[in-house]
Amino acid sequence: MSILPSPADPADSRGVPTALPLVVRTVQIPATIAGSLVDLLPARGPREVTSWVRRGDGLVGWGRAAAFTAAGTHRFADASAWWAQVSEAAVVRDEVRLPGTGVVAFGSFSYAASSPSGATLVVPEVLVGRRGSTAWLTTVAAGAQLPPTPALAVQSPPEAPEDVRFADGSLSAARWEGVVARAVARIAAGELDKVVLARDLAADAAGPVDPRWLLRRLAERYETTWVFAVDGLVGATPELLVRRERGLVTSRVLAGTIRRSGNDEHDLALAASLARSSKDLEEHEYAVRSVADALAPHCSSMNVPDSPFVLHLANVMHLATDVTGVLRDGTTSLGLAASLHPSAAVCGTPTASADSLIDEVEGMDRGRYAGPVGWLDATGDGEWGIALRCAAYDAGDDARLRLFAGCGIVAGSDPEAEVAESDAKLVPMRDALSTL
Ligand SMILES: C=C(O[C@@H]1C=C(C(=O)O)C=C[C@H]1O)C(=O)O
Repeated sequence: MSILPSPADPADSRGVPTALPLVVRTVQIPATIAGSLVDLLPARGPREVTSWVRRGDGLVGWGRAAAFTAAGTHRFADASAWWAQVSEAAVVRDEVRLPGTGVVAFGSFSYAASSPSGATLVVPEVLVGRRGSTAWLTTVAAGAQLPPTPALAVQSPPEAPEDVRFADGSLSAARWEGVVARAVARIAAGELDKVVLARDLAADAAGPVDPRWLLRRLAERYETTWVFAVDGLVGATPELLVRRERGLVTSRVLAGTIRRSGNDEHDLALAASLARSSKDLEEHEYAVRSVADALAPHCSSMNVPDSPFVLHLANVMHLATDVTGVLRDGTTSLGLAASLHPSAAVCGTPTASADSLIDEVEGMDRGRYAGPVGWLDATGDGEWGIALRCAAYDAGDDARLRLFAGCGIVAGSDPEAEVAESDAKLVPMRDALSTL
């Protein structure tokens, strides 16, 4: 566990900010400030840019007024404890008072407790938010006078990545297909019901990749997803692990996928076949149950629809269920995300057997892929997605990224079809990295 304070933020060795609390001011600004919030991001390195944007609403930020890193089994608890202290100590003037105003931290957590990627919470120096017709600007400084309010402007388009080459990641597609076949055999033998297996792809560009290029393209093409960037992890996830807003809890569960054909009429027929597919409905049911079971202890009442709807994205369609509940305790959105992780949408059923099979056969460290990514404010309200359809910048080289995709495997899964499905799930990031 360590803290990465801004230069003006001395911290003691346990990672607890000492003398200087964060000074925070939120003011209202015209909601027409930009077409898309990501257009406001200035040129910064991938770890200095933060985003959580959907259909034009959301939050973007830049700079690091304070940050915290943790690793291991206690990464969620350690990050929650740090945030409780930092947000309580902060001196805040908030003229807007909506979820996401005042002091806000963005976070990203590794899928596995054993991953060296660990977890980071970042409080940006500047944050711009929009919710319908209301927009706001938040500035943050560590213990000093607030800097002058920055001038906001739509930035000129970022440079496209140069000469991007893709290569196999930890396993080739052919070897990964073999891994899926082994998992299907283990399911057939009755060891477990479902496991989610993932693969990675390496992308190398001729120079540093501007994260704003990726964000702009993802926001343009995947408007029903949450387009995120936190600490060098960039993507467009369709899956909301949890939203906590004024006592109401929501989760969008996805599992069960079909590729789109590009022909609208044919896609409608495919959507109908997805909604009837017993293999996909079974896979989906495991995921919904894992979310409902994890939320139940925190909710006084819940609504879990009996059957899923079909969510249409530009590349694939998913079976989707929106689970809602009324929060009955004070658990923060981050606390809820911690109790939901890993859901059967990214791990499997039963969790322990699926987790150990992933460890045994997947052949890679997932890093922060498939872990919670999102934000929370001082009240504990916030939104956490599952980091899917994403790429992670290499720790020391902004021209290298790792792309990830995974698939739920059940008894009826066909390994070759799962490779094709994983390829379809790699499309958003592959396209975002291209210049076409
Ligand atoms: C694991 C991923 O996606 C998950 C798996 C799905 C499936 O197998 O049908 C669908 C949506 C996600 O819950 C991924 O995109 O990497």
